[in-house]
Amino acid sequence: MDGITLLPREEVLKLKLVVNELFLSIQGESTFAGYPCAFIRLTGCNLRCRWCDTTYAFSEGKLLPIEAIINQIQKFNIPLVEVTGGEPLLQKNTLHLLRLLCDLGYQVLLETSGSLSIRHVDPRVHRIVDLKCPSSGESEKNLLANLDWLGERDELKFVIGNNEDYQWAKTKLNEEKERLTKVRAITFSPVFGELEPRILSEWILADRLNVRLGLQIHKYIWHPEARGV
Ligand SMILES: C[S@@+](CC[C@H](N)C(=O)[O-])C[C@H]1O[C@@H](n2cnc3c(N)ncnc32)[C@H](O)[C@@H]1O
Ligand SMILES: Nc1nc2[nH]cc(C(=O)O)c2c(=O)[nH]1
Ligand code: SF4
Ligand SMILES: [Mg+2]
Repeated sequence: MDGITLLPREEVLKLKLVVNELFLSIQGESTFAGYPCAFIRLTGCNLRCRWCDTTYAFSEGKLLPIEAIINQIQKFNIPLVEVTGGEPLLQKNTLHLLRLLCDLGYQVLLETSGSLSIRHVDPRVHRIVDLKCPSSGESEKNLLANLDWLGERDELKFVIGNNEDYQWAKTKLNEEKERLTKVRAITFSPVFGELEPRILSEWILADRLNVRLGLQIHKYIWHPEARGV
């Protein structure tokens, strides 16, 4: 992904993005879990993770000007915003949206698959980057160069479906430990409904692994398949 040309705000507001949903919820993931958060879910994804819980965002969406997105986010009237998807970095205008949200004073989170470069994402954004484990079927698409760009505001997430994924993730952490010294958190999150949180917790404890167990808490608050939460 090339860097963006810095455009004046009035031009950025006219740029368009295909948006799947805009909603207010309790942040369910990352070290920001538990806080009220506004969500911008963008449409389209370049991956097809076997266990994806958001397949509806692969194609459903509406082309909106960034101005309309910002107007709705402002109506939610809270300081935390997350841009997610689908894969948000698939749309080139997302970089402009992220920069404008930061300029407007929001605390901005980005959920991204790790298959596209985070290099040109505004450094004020907290980047929450997946490394896809083998059971996703997409671990070949991991762009390991992204690990060079992870800093203290960023988080790395492994979604664990089985013990093979767990061992793979442990090996990756060991192989890449030099590049992960600064990251804010490393999260191991169980594939919802496939791997019991208790089992993953016991693996982590047995290995005294210095990682954060992540649960998608919104799926315990509302129905796990509910949209817009
Ligand atoms: C829906 S994805 C959208 C952002 C981006 N495409 C990505 O994969 O990071 C948001 C997060 O939900 C996680 N996720 C998706 N389906 C899941 C599931 N069934 N169980 C646990 N986490 C899941 C993804 O791994 C990712 O960390
Ligand atoms: N409440 C809530 N928190 C989330 N954190 C990351 C999400 C995502 O789908 O990227 C998500 C989501 O879908 N809902
Ligand atoms: S990259 Fe994210 S949105 Fe795309 S299939 Fe995987 S989990 Fe779903
Ligand atoms: Mg989700």
